[in-house]
Amino acid sequence: MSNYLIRGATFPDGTAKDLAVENGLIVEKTENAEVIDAEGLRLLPGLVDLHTHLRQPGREDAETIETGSRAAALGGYTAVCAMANTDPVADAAGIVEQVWRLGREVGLVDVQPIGAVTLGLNGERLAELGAMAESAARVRVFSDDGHCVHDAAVMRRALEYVKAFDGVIAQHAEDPKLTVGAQMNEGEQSAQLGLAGWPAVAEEAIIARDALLAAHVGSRLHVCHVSTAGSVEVLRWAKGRGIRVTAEVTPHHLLLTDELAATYDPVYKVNPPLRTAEDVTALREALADGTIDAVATDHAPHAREDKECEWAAARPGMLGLETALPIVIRTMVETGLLDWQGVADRMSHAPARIAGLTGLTGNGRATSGAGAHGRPLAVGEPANLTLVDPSARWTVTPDGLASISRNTPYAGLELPGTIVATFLRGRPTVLDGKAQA
Ligand SMILES: NC(=O)N[C@@H](CC(=O)O)C(=O)O
Repeated sequence: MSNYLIRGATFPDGTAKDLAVENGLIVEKTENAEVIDAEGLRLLPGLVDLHTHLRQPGREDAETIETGSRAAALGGYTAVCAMANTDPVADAAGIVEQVWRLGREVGLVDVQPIGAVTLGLNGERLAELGAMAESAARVRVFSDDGHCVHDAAVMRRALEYVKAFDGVIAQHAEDPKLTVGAQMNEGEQSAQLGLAGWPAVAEEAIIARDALLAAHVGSRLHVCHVSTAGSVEVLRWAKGRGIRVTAEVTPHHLLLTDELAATYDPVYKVNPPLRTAEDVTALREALADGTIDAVATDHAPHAREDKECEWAAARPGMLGLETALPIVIRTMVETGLLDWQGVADRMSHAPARIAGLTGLTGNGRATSGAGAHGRPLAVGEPANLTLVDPSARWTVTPDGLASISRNTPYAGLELPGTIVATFLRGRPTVLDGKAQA
């Protein structure tokens, strides 16, 4: 394994200095190293995505663990949490172990499987949570994402169960009775377009209920893809009461609004739907003040036939891995809402902590097995790194992305920030902006 000397990079705190890498670790100094001139570049701890759909097993025509891992590395990620809504559903030890092993074989990012909360995502019977936690994949995050765990008694039992291994339930907050037939955000736009609406209250009511359930059983709740100003208020209230709730926001909910539905282009169809400009403002403020803990991509690749069709027939979801950091730079850094320390926190430290990937248990002891992510950029730590050119600008082209699918909502958009290099345990997975495998 080569040694590297990253020369003159600007660390999250704004200081510019060298960083040496040897045998996968950050070291004091190194000899015979390959030198990377990083003057003017930003160094971040390797990014961690809490919410990635890799589509394998089942929809390898839309994405595979290999193509999704490549997209992740090119986006600056060193770890991604793979959602359970595959086919078959990741609701048993054998399946999460398979996903985990395939991720290791590809070796571009650490693929940390998320286990389903209920068998087959049916919302009724709990999946094998304990067996998945004890498996080689060491699952800590459980989610029926794509579906809400809508039965309060099932949710309560799941929250109670995962306490035994410091797990967390990541809820897709959507009261299904309030979103039957929904096509977009419920509001002025949906009324004008004549499309059935997905009201904000369908999200907010579930977050409030689950926060109360988490408090009642003393467990940990994570809220997926928060999308409304009302949800932010509920989260503020819950956190103010000391409830152990964390939340994520997607890059697309930080930038895009429901006015895009007027194009009837299904590339803008997503769940939860794009909301209003007021919601976007509230989400940005909540990410800045820490009410929302993390940015998560909800990278949701879809095959052409599932997107290039009528709006009503199209599947919800959009690509996100390769554009996430540029969107955060545009919406949060260039607007002065978040500094680079904040970016490191919301895109690496916090998601790693929520997903149990920091290599430390809740009581601070090191765990075995899991790779350590979201750690400080300090001597002795694993060299999981992302090197960014914040001043470079690039234009998104669907064919220029590494994903198999083409459903990016940003085609033709110029974005700030290119990923120059990504290192996974001291090995470059991206160098000079190119994937290394
Ligand atoms: N976020 C999305 O719009 N889509 C997700 C699942 C879902 O939440 O519907 C997908 O798996 O495609």
